[in-house]
Amino acid sequence: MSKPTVSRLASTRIPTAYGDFQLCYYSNTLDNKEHLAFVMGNVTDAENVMVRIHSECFTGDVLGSRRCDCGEQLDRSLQLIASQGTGVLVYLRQEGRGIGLLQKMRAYNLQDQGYDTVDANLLLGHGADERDYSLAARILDELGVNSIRLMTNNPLKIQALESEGILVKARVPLEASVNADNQGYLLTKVRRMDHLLQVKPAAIRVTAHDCEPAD
Ligand SMILES: Nc1nc2c(ncn2[C@@H]2O[C@H](COP(=O)(O)OP(=O)(O)OP(=O)(O)O)[C@@H](O)[C@H]2O)c(=O)[nH]1
Ligand SMILES: [Zn+2]
Repeated sequence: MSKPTVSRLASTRIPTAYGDFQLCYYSNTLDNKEHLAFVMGNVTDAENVMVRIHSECFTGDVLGSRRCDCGEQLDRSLQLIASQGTGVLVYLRQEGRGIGLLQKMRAYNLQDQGYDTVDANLLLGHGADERDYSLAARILDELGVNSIRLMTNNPLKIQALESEGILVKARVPLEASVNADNQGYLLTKVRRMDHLLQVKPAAIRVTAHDCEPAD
């Protein structure tokens, strides 16, 4: 099967609390979703670019749900990009780890009955994680990024990008604070999805440690 391709259809300046970004809108040959890149500074031909590959989470990103850490990670990654003066946040429309909002809401109801995030997905007939990172890789290629520092706790995301030809020079941990509503979700990420998180009950805060080698 041939590799999917992306085309940038528009980009526009978006001023934020962290400074000015360019929002780039892509069409692609894999699905009919609106994948986006939020870019600060000049990243063309740049090395070690700070990159966040963020999967859409309407409940966390927009509504501020405390069931997950997405909203905090989104905010923190923009802050970190701004602190470097350059960087990219790729916003992939893979809601609910690829199962969509409706199914994620059903999964939440199963979680309220005691199932964890993985088993809830499986009970609904889905894989534990149905995401694909090929479009993220093609977007980084289109932006001309040479190598990246990836803000993530998910080693599978690093592997997936590397298998798509992206040079991941370092991992920047992006740990969110733990609360009563997200503790089970975070523990499941550690126990069943190999995420590199230190989950211990703590006050509300997000920490980003120094860069670590990607492998
Ligand atoms: N199916 C399902 N998806 C969820 C659930 N909670 C959050 N998500 C989705 O999970 C995605 C974020 O993935 P995470 O596993 O939190 O983190 P990650 O992107 O793999 O790793 P990081 O780079 O460290 O953030 C978003 O698309 C969310 O909508 C859940 O309980 N069930
Ligand atoms: Zn979320």
